[in-house]
Amino acid sequence: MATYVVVGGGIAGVSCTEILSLLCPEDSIILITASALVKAVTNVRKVTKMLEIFDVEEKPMISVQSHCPNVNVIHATVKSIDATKHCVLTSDGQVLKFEKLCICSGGKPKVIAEGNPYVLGIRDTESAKQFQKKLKAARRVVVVGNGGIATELVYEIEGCEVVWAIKDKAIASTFVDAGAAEFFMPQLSKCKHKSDNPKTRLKYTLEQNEAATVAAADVLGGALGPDWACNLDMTGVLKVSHSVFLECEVEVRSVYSAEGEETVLSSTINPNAAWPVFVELTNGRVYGCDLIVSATGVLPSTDFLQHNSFDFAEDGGVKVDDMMRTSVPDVYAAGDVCTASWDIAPHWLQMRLWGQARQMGGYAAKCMHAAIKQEPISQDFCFELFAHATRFFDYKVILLGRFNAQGLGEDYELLLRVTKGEEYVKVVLKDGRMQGAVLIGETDLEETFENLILNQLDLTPFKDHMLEPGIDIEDYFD
Ligand SMILES: Cc1cc2nc3c(=O)[nH]c(=O)nc-3n(C[C@H](O)[C@H](O)[C@H](O)COP(=O)(O)OP(=O)(O)OC[C@H]3O[C@@H](n4cnc5c(N)ncnc54)[C@H](O)[C@@H]3O)c2cc1C
Ligand SMILES: NC(=O)C1=CN([C@@H]2O[C@H](COP(=O)(O)OP(=O)(O)OC[C@H]3O[C@@H](n4cnc5c(N)ncnc54)[C@H](OP(=O)(O)O)[C@@H]3O)[C@@H](O)[C@H]2O)C=CC1
Repeated sequence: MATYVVVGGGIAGVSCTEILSLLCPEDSIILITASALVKAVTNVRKVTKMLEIFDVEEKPMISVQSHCPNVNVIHATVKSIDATKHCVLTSDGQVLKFEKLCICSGGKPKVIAEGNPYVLGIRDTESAKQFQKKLKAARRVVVVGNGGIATELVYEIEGCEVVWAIKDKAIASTFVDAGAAEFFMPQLSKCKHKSDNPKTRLKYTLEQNEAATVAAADVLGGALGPDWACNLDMTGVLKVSHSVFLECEVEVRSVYSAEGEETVLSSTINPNAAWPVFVELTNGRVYGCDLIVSATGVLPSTDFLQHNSFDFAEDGGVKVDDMMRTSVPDVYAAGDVCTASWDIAPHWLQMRLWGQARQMGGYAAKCMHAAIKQEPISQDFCFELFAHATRFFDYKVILLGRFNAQGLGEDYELLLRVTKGEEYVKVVLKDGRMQGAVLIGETDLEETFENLILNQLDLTPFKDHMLEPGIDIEDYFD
């Protein structure tokens, strides 16, 4: 019997395994993963107390074993678990017993018109490669969704017309407000030059290591992460640089293959071009295209958890408490598969992101270890404040706390500072105290704002001048 079994070789599972190995070098740990490559975080740089940026690499399974000698990595798919008997059943017939189990099986894309061969979701290296291959021959792509993947794709795709269909009035709504969306808009029509964005190569690509990258047929590999889009050449067949047509406040009504009346764009494409597939939007417009990308969110991967008594949240995730425990004794969960179901701190919220998967995986390890040792443990400080750093439209983007006034109702105040093309700073205040912030561009404000959210200083006397150009905010609050 292993003391600990971890399911999933994404960032949550690998972080959990590595921390367990550090905490209990004498115990046996098994990591079971459906993909032969596991995710590793390298080159970690601390931006603030709560915010780190890092590179993500795919490494062979053996790399975990080489620096964690008490870990045995098994390349298999978990078919089911029997929580009462404390065992996991794999696709190749192994039955593995555990004292504590951590489920880190991630998620899969929630795809519209699933099963249609022209509709693609992007999750792992394999699906990104499939997309890249199809794009190479494409003249027009319809991108559906308004979150992280869509926002990155529409900026990166070149040599192909893009119709971007969003439910909202403004772009990138999962991450930013309408004001920030307005700030980004000029980038949508910007003609990019190749030298703006030199493509660097991923550590592992399908060409290099095809067999290893592909997970078992019915299970996806680890999710792609920061810089996935700028590491991938996304070029279609046309001689256009960047051509995005935005359709706001629409959803997809139907996807069909028979030839239909199509909406003509002011396009470089022959209007009589034959399209393999058509998308009808709820505003009545019909677009012919070569490919549809459904960038419409994540569904937690929980199929193998059925026939146990797990509590699931509305979004399909396994519910976990403040110690990352599921409702089933001795079974924990972390990363995209789980839904935080504790009484969350006022300035934290769950989003299915790398940083959170890594933090949850590491913290679940500490919780399992503390439970076995019967030691008390208090919740990790990282769950006090939401902090995310990313890049959209080639701008640095930092989101802190309740950055979009989530959960504050109407009872908040906004401070704004915008310099077109350069920076966008938004502060959310409630009762004079900072609740969240959006920082776009090289603002250098993240550390000060993080402190102001954490210490809840009353900013009423300063708020009228705080964002004035020329005021050194750091000095102000020293
Ligand atoms: C295209 C894309 C771009 C992204 N970009 C960013 C970004 O820029 N910044 C950011 O913060 N986040 C980004 N994310 C989100 C981030 O990648 C995820 O939140 C994070 O990787 C989730 O990690 P995880 O370990 O929970 O799950 P996953 O990475 O999905 O890993 C799950 C693992 O479990 C394995 N598995 C699943 N089922 C089984 C089973 N039954 N048996 C055995 N193994 C199983 C899988 O093979 C995989 O190895 C992006 C996501 C995508 C899809
Ligand atoms: N830079 C970053 O930080 C990145 C992060 N990611 C992460 O990867 C994961 C996957 O990304 P992604 O797929 O973009 O998911 P997101 O959750 O970011 O966004 C999904 C988007 O699709 C919309 N949507 C959902 N259902 C439909 C539908 N039927 N029709 C039209 N629109 C729909 C959602 O709207 P609504 O919310 O109204 O339902 C939302 O705008 C997410 O966890 C994301 O956070 C991905 C890429 C980059």
